[in-house]
Amino acid sequence: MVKVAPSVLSADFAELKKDLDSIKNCGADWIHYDVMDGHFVPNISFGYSILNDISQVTDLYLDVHLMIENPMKYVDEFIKAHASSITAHIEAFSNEQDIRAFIQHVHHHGVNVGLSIKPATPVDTLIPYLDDLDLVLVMSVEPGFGGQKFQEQAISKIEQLDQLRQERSYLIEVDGGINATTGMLCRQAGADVLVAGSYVFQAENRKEAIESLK
Ligand SMILES: O=C(CO)[C@H](O)[C@H](O)COP(=O)(O)O
Ligand SMILES: [Fe+2]
Repeated sequence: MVKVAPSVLSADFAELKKDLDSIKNCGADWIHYDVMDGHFVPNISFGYSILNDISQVTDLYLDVHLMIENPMKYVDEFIKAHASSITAHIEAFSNEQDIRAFIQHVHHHGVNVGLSIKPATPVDTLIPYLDDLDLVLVMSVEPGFGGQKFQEQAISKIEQLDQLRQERSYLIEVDGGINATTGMLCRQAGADVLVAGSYVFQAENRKEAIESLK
């Protein structure tokens, strides 16, 4: 069954513990943690110290999505803050050697590792790394903000990644504009993890919203 990863970007930060308990009780599988630096994306969210605090009060899998320049500079802080997986954008690296170093470093610390692609980045850019990844994150909106409209070209990317993994074992995760309708399209295309921010946190009934994604 598909996993649902509510994005805490859409939570009420003044009531974070309450919101974390609520999504867990409503059936969330993972917590999706969006890190934005105001450079790689035109928005600032939160860093590793809040992740560490969250890790003290939840046992849910902590799925870190780094939307930052120079992921290597901060990756150790997210490892120390108990990330379960760390996903960086392939567009944030300038060469293949740095991407391989990032993957190896995260694995060396026993943490799962992913690469993400923006809407304009083709799946082919990921092919050299697919054997070494635990997770591939397909952005179905331009990274930076919650509450945007799902971009349909994500579906063919998910299908392509599903075909490419015949003998591999990475999970396919999709992020941005997910609701019951777009979530179903992604599931049918082969997605394993659906990130949903506004759809879950703004729902009148979060349990029903999460169930509708599964
Ligand atoms: O990475 C992200 C934005 O860059 C968020 O994870 C994503 O936008 C989730 O929000 P929503 O479900 O409201 O689109
Ligand atoms: Fe995200």
